[in-house]
Amino acid sequence: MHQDPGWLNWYAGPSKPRFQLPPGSVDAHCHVFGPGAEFPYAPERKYTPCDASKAQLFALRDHLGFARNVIVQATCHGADNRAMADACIASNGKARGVATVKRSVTDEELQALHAAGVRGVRFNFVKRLVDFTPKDELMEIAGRIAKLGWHVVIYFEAVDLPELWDFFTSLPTTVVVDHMGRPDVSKPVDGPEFELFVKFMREYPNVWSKVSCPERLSVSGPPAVNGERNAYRDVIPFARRIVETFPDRVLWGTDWPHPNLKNHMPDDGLLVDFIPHIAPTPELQRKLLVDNPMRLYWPEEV
Ligand SMILES: O=C(O)/C=C(\CC(=O)C(=O)O)C(=O)O
Repeated sequence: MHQDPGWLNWYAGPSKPRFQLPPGSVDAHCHVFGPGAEFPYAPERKYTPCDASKAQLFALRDHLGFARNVIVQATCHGADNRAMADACIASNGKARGVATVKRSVTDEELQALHAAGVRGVRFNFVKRLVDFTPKDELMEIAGRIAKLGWHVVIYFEAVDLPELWDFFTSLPTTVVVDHMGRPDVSKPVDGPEFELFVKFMREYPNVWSKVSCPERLSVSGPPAVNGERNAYRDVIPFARRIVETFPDRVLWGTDWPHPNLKNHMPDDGLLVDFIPHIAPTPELQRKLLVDNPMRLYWPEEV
């Protein structure tokens, strides 16, 4: 199984971050890919990545100074959660997971995922990544996982928020938005598009946001490579606004191994050095990296 032509592999030999992560920090958005020989990619996938194993993820965690991971099911594995669940189990409690399930999932399967460490499901609305799933199916799944105390992670692009608003605001669980709902950062941070996202969080206290993926959102960079510790300046006002306005409902993750990046691959050490630009005080950093993810994924330890 070969990765797609032009696929960018993750950055080899990332630097040590200069920013010292607070003790107990959680990388709350990352993935494992296969390895394909052990955990085959889904037939319905829209991309074939390079393999990115749990051992490689855990080595990155230790290198960067994170204590824990939240491993999010990537669309290349469809609703086959085995690679993600296997990684969670192998982490000895240092990783939780977010799964993708279909309406046909059984209660026994949900229980097994819970035992592995899964605490949420992901609904993906990014059209290049998934085929459409009817909203009544998703709502049925949300109702079932709510009983397990899980939450729903949603991934969508900013232009689609108006159309998805009614569905999102009727979800019965905590709702975690991936990458701030992918704002177009060439538009103003106080323009109507991002204001709608801020309103979404302001009016619905069950909505959280990952302030992750500047490398995906940035238009003008500069990229986090070659020692650049002041990267992705155009994303900073957006992420910082969300962190400062909703300090108790934000999460951060590397997004390693960075699927589907087209023009560069960030040095993950430099990506960690982006954090103090969006969470400038020790208190904001502790909430973003420790308190919030612990409350959501390891509540029994809080
Ligand atoms: O890793 C991410 O969060 C973003 C992705 C990939 C993805 O979501 C997936 O494959 O499930 C993207 O924008 O291509």
